[in-house]
Amino acid sequence: MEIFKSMGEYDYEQLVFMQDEETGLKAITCIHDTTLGPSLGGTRYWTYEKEEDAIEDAMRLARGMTYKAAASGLPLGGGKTVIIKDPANQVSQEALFRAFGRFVEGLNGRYITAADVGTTTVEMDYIYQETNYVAGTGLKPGTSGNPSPSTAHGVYVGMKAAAKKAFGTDSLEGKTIIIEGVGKVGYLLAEAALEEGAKVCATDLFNGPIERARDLGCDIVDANEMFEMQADIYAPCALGASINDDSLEKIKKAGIKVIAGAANNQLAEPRHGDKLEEMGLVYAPDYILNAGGLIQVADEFNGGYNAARARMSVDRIYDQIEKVFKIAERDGIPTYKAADALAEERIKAIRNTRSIFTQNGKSIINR
Ligand SMILES: NC(=O)C1=CN([C@@H]2O[C@H](COP(=O)(O)OP(=O)(O)OC[C@H]3O[C@@H](n4cnc5c(N)ncnc54)[C@H](O)[C@@H]3O)[C@@H](O)[C@H]2O)C=CC1
Ligand SMILES: O=C(O)CCC(=O)C(=O)O
Repeated sequence: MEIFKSMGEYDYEQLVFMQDEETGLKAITCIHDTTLGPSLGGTRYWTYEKEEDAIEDAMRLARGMTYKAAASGLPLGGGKTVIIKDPANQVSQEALFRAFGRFVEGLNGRYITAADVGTTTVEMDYIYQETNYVAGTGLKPGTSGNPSPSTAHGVYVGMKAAAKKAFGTDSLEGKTIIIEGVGKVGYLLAEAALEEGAKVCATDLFNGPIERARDLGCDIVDANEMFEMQADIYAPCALGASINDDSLEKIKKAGIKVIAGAANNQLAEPRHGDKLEEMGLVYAPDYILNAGGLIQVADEFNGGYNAARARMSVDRIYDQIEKVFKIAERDGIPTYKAADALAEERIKAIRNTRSIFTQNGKSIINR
């Protein structure tokens, strides 16, 4: 991998490698763009086949966070961390995540961390022992706690907006929804959809989440067979790149009309977004739809978390999705490009104001 070439491709600011022999920590923080404010993005704790895969994941996720914060109107830039999980490492989670917290502190506010796949408020509390640059903890004064309920709620309301475009009504009643990944977000999304009278078919790699989903009332499907049934909506809520050359054909055969899920970076490559448009599917762009958690944790920096205020912002994801659809229609472009245009326009406007000198700049972290 040619690191600087990769960073240059989408103008990444900083890639930080952190290693600690004692705890076995191997972490990569990527800061994509801080035009709008300090970068914020969760920490993913996951196993990777190759180090390059982890670097690529951190970079793709960080760029997604820039666009998510920008399109959501937040004063934040985009960053993300990947901690490479070694199942053989016997060190305590506390030691591992506190070691990481010390590195986050060393970034001095250029990056604020939060939870992602494989991390929860428990790990955020370990990190909080070493740095204040963490959100969505259990302990920090003014914290908002677990962001997943806000993420799931945002995905749910955005899915309804997408359903309205595809089916003429935003009701999910009677619709069949495939939820891929019933972890922290997918489970809560399933709960909301079931409550509205949808039929939910859930899939996951692990027994624990599968059993919880079954108890909730979901039908369970094998991950390899999920597109062998007929369904109306596909909600990717696991890892990224699930919309790819292989899955597109199957999605078509399954009769799916709407794709609306929580996973970051759902499109394996941008051309898959073009293909969805050609196929006539309604695609709710991932980072517009799954911004609820970010909106929640960002609210902590407004003098402490206010749940009602945050919920009002998360509810606006319905309108945001409709806005993206309108831009796409107006400009004759796929929805993923319309979302990008929304985000890029704001970054460009604010980047211009950054040429004005101030001695000690103000930001969300020193309000
Ligand atoms: N938790 C949050 O607030 C936010 C999460 N996201 C994104 O949403 C997605 C889900 O996040 P969480 O629910 O927090 O993670 P999680 O780790 O709690 O759940 C993910 C679930 O997906 C399953 N999974 C992984 N690969 C799979 C596959 N190939 N097929 C089926 N299941 C698979 C895992 O076993 C796990 O149960 C991730 O892409 C994450 O980056 C995005 C915004 C915020
Ligand atoms: O929801 C979170 O934990 C923070 C934001 C984030 O990392 C994400 O939206 O992917």
